[in-house]
Amino acid sequence: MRCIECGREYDENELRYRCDCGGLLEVVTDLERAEDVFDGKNVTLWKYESWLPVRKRVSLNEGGTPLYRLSNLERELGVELYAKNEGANPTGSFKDRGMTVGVSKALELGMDKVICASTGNTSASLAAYAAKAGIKAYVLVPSGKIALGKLAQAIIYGARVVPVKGNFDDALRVVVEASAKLGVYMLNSINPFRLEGQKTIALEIYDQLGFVPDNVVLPVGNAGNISAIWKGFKELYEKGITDELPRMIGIQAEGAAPLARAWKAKKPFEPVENPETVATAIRIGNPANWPKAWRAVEESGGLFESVSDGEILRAQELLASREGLFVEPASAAPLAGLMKLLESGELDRGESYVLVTTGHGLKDPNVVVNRFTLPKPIEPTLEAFREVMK
Ligand SMILES: Cc1ncc(COP(=O)(O)O)c(C=O)c1O
Ligand SMILES: N[C@@H](CCOP(=O)(O)O)C(=O)O
Repeated sequence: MRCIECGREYDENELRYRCDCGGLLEVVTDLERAEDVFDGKNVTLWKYESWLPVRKRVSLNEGGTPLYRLSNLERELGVELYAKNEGANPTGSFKDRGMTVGVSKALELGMDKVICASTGNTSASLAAYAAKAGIKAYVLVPSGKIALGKLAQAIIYGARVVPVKGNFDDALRVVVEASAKLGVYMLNSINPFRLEGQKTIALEIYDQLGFVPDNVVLPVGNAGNISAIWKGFKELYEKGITDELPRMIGIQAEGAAPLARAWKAKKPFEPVENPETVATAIRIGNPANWPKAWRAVEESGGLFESVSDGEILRAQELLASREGLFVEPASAAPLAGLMKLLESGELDRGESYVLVTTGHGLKDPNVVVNRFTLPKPIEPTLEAFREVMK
């Protein structure tokens, strides 16, 4: 592991999440060992085992998610458009990529208890992989602010669900302290091994497309995923497999947009005190990985943008009604952001875009059913239905 701030290196089996200087750590990949397996066939996360830093394998068959061409929206927007549908993972979000590697690492380190703070998906995923590994999971969630489907997942997979009076950022503070003092292995995205699993999104996009897209657009919450995907593309480049890199475009919700705010105002990063958005997955005011995310965007020549809750919900409806793709609100933020940036001219219509749709729509059914009212029931007759069809 290497510190992204001071460059100090640590052994991969040392139990630590940050450098002594306080900087975030990243795993240094042995690119000598990494194999060129990019033939577009049999895509699954563990196809890229030689790019990953673990030997054990706790797996639920994650990865290999579909890369859809969004042909209907493409016509409307005038761009080449794809969605990498991470909702197709075993627990319905990209977190499974991180957890298959992270929980495998926990076993390699001999840990029998794992912990995370979560807005929902991380807890669902950790709970499932801990169940598979036969170890105990503790998940701390902001009380009353987690989508129903995600809560149900964490409960049924057998995690100890601990509601916290406060938001995600408050819960994460407790988790960081607990991991330092109580002998539990932390599997939030500050853990660099978790991000190694998530970098496979980049490897799969390249494997499935056969080229590097001009832009990758994704939602940003705790800011781990954008950093991980960028690391994946950089490794492909450094290994000499690709000679292109994409621009990384990070989209936040207006009420929880510390990165987009600082980026646009060209000011230093400052946390948002009371984050609020309908996209509960990214209701995060103090993203732990912000320095990594900032670098990813800066190095790639990308940008951060924010979108309103209204824009997110409209984009969610568009993905479902035009493309048959039902995603949770956070996962619709990239389409909302892309539309906004094409409209303002900050992004070009002549380029290719991959939206990372990070979580399945069924995780948060209330957001949909609360927005739409069903018509009154009809009599069970053909006549009554004929009236409906008029
Ligand atoms: C569905 C979904 N999308 C996006 C994000 C944001 O990812 P990250 O925290 O890695 O920025 C999360 C969680 O944070 C999520 O659960
Ligand atoms: N949306 C996340 C927030 C936690 O992010 P992480 O990547 O640090 O685990 C969640 O699903 O809890």
